[in-house]
Amino acid sequence: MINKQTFKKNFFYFNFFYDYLGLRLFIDVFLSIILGLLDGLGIAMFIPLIQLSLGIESGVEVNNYLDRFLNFISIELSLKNVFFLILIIFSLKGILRFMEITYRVYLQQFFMRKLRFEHLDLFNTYDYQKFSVADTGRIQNSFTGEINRINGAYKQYFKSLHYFALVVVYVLLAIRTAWIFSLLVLLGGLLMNFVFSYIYKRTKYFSKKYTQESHHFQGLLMQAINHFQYLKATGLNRTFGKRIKDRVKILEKYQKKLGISEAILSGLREPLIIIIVFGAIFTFIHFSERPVATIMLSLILLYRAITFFMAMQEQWNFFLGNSGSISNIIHFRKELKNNQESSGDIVFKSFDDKIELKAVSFSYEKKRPVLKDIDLVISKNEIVAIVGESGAGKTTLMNILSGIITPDSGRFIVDGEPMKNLDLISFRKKTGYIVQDPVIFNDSVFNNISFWKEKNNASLDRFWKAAEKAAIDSYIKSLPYKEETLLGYNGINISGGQKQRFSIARELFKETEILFMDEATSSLDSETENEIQNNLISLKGKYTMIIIAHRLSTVKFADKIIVLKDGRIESSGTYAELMSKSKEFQRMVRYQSL
Ligand SMILES: Nc1ncnc2c1ncn2[C@@H]1O[C@H](COP(=O)(O)OP(=O)(O)OP(=O)(O)O)[C@@H](O)[C@H]1O
Repeated sequence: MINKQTFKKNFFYFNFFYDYLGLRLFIDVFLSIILGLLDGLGIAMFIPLIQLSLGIESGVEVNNYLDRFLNFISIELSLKNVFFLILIIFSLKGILRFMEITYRVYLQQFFMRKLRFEHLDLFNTYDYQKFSVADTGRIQNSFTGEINRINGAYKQYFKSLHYFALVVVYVLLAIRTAWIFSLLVLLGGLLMNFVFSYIYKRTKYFSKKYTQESHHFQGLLMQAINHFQYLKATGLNRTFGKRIKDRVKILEKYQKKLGISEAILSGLREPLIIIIVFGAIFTFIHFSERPVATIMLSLILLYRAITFFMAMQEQWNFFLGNSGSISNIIHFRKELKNNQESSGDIVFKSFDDKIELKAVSFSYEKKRPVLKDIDLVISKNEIVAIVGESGAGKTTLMNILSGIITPDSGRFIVDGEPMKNLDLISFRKKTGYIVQDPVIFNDSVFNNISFWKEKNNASLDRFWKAAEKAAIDSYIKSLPYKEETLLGYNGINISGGQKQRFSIARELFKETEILFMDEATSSLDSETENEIQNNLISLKGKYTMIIIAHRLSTVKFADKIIVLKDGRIESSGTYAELMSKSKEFQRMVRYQSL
């Protein structure tokens, strides 16, 4: 039943597609209408064709129209001419159908590309702070499974629209030939919609549920992959696996319900249609004095209309089965748009002087400040180590310095320019970030370091220089396929120390000027630790390095050490200075818990 809300809802979907396709959408609908008209005309021509071939005088109106039309183009009404006219109409229809399908393929690609690119771009500028509390399962699912479902929804929506256009054309042609009979059938069709609207509602409801469950499922799956090593080693993978399986069962439940709705629709459709058509024929015979023969053409046209109506309903129900994805993606897009990071427009060409924090404070939650009144100066090519107990605010401070979170108050200035005025993309080109568990991509050594740069003499040269600076060159040379050797998923085949060196090499390849590094807390063997220390020492004076330090060996060679305690700078200075003035630092050194 088409009420106001249904209309608004349907218009809502139309709007969604219109946002991406604009007027192109109408071209598609227009082509469908023309196709319907041509098909209807072609079919209508069969009656005069049969009548002419049997030599029967026509009592059907269309024949008169045809007669007039042929007269108009000065062609005689003959079997041969009608036959050729039918041939021309259907050939034209064939050409148009080809154009329509090709155009639709183009539209679909255009739509999907626009949808994917738009969301990827929005995701790239998504605020880190908002991301850190977002549901990653939902993000992942929206980009993969849900986008595919939208692809399905798109096809089904347009097929429904196409069939709808055909239904309208056939119904109008049928009404033109026998209006009472056609209206009777239409009335029956409307009644049929009452039954179907209930099933549509169910389908939409289960579609939404299915989307929600897919988010949960993807979230769990991602965690099972990311924490594979831990889950396996602790045997918790079985319990975790059971949780995933439970989600699969719930997903299956909704899939089954969607399938049943489809089955009910398919099963009911034909018997209902037969009842309607027969009902209309009997009513017509009962109340009209005209012979049944006069409704024959109308019956053929209505039969076509009903066939397309059935196809439309089928596609519409499929569409509704996927419609949850459209609501989800609209919601997802809104969330991404509302949480974009803000960037200035002054291009950061190079780091020349110093980074300053003046009275900077920050809190994740209201009334629980994590950083309080931070004053800090980091000069070019200095090595600054941040130390402090767990939860003191070291990572938060580093995230502020690297520009991925913004202070609530105070000033953050780079080379005399407030950070908020700087263009973040150009700033990040000059900064490198080595996280505690360094990131390794499931690809070759070369691609891991060069980040998929085209391989040529210049990039290879740069690659080996970066590898040398990060002291990973001799290891690469010892690998079976050298720089083309594949590193496993998240570097599963290499040690923690090697991962870190690959990560450093990647940042150095980028021609970074400021290096942020969250030192690995996990114990490295003393040989690797020594090697990493030597690497860092060899970079001293060439790069500005800000390191969250967990090791004495690192802080010893730092130019400045910042001691954080409860979100404040307790003291700062060189190792020797702090040993004489900072109680907190002395305590940390005593317990070696940097
Ligand atoms: N996304 C977040 N939302 C809310 N609170 C957070 C968030 N991230 C960190 N915190 C809180 O902020 C405080 C400082 O955390 P931070 O990670 O900066 O400390 P840290 O010194 O780096 O600790 P660790 O050495 O354990 O990594 C902690 O109390 C932590 O619980």
